[in-house]
Amino acid sequence: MATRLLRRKPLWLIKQQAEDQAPSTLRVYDFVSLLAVGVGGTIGSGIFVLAGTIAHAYAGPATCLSWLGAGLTCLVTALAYAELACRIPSAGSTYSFASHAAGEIFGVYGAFFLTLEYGLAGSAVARSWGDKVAYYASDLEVLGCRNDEQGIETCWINSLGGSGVNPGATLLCILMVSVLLGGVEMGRKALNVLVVFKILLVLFVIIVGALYFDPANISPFIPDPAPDANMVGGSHGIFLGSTIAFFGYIGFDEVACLVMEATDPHRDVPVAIIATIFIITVLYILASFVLVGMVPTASINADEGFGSAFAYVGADWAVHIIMIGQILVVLPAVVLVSFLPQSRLQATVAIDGMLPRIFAHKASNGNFVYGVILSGIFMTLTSTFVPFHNLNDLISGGILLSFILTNICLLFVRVQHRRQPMILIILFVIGTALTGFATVKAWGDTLSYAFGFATLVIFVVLALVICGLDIDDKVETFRVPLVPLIPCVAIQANWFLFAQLSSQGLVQVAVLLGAIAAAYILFALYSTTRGGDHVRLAGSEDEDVPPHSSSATVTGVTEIELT
Ligand SMILES: NC(=[NH2+])NCCC[C@H](N)C(=O)O
Repeated sequence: MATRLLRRKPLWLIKQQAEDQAPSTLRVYDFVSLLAVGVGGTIGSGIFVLAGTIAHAYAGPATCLSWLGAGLTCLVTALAYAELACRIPSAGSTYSFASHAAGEIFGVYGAFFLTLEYGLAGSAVARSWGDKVAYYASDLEVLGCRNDEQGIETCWINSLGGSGVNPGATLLCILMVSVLLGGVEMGRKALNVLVVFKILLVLFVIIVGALYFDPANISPFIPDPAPDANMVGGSHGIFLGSTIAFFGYIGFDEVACLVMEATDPHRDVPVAIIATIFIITVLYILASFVLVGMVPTASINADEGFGSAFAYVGADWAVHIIMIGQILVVLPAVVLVSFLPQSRLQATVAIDGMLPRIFAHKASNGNFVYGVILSGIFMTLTSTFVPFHNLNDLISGGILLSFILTNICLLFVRVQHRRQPMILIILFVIGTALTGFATVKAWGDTLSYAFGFATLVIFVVLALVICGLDIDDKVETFRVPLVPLIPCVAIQANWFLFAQLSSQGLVQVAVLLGAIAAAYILFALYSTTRGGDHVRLAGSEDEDVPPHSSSATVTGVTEIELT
């Protein structure tokens, strides 16, 4: 069993399966389309909702620093995605990186984390679309929705009879799944158009908001710690704000999933991933800065920051543009892009025999039809019935873990799977997790803070020593600079954001990790007893080419014979 948990999928097999899945006729994603996927899948409800939340309750005028912190953390992680997408090209992204670099069980974790990101986060956004439509319709008193005297809206669109059912979300999910069923080309073109409007909307908020900017609103820039019961304030508020802002950055790595459908993957995919995170960080920082300049932070609405800010300065016409823009463009585009890679991921996992084969069935228009339909049903039901406000930390936590896993994979690949450096890297990861939690839990106590920082420095130096001597730099495609420093910093930064999640979120993540391990072990036992688990390694796991003696076909791991 232990051998199975840690067996690694050879690179040649990943490459052959990926080629098989995406014949060159389906390579339609040029640089602009890849960028559209990155930007389109990332800018969503996050900036429009969370900028207000952070400004109101955590960082006040310094909200933009929270967005900067989360953006930098994602930027260092984006580099790892950029390199690994070229080295280990597959629609499976973290699933494939981890299956190759760390072992099968880690691949399974990667697949679950990605499903949180694509399926669950997408469903969450669909649900907030329903809420947004209901909120706007109640405000306008249209579509049978209204506000009562206390300003409480009643609307069938998001809460049929108060039961928490969200028919608005159902509608949007069905619509987006239908677009995806139309095929790769249709999905791509719909997205390109939506993304242009989306960027224009954020620019609109920034430019028009700047006209109402009053410097008095941003002084003092960093609020004192806990100035009142509603505000965390101080540097603590800024750092906590970064963990909240993280949700706004989820999605940039989806570009990595499309590497096999890109016209020039080695050039365009890394540039698109890095450009996405760069563009988004700049937009988020500017938008959140403008927001706090328009309104005194105490008057910013925690749920509808920009809408309330424009209403505050009397620009009601702008409120309508923002609401309509979010409803017609921003949120639908995110849902579309979130669902897009889910079927590709499932197909990759199915080819490895860990999901039914039906998920890998491809139609002539390039679609995994059954995969799109089945995951579409799952996501539609989830967004219709599951109240998401309790699950946001679970989603962010899972994705932070997948970012950590991706950085570990980069380090493992770069030390060429040599045992000793790998053990030291694992120690480093455990150490940085402890440092992250120690620093966060003892916030405000200078000694523990100094301790956290000192251990961080020691660990980075340690990592430099262990890996610095023999790093594989032979890659011809995009290479992360300053390895191992950059992935080490990324791991520490992601742990830091992770440690700041609510205790409820941390418990949910722990339960999820346990449940995945249990499910995987049961599956492994079942498939071994049924004899369906052929050994898939007929040569070195690191080899780039298939072993000569293998009679392997690449349609699925289970069809590969041990020679
Ligand atoms: N895989 C995804 N694209 N999921 C949705 C991401 C959410 C997005 N970052 C937002 O701010 O709303």
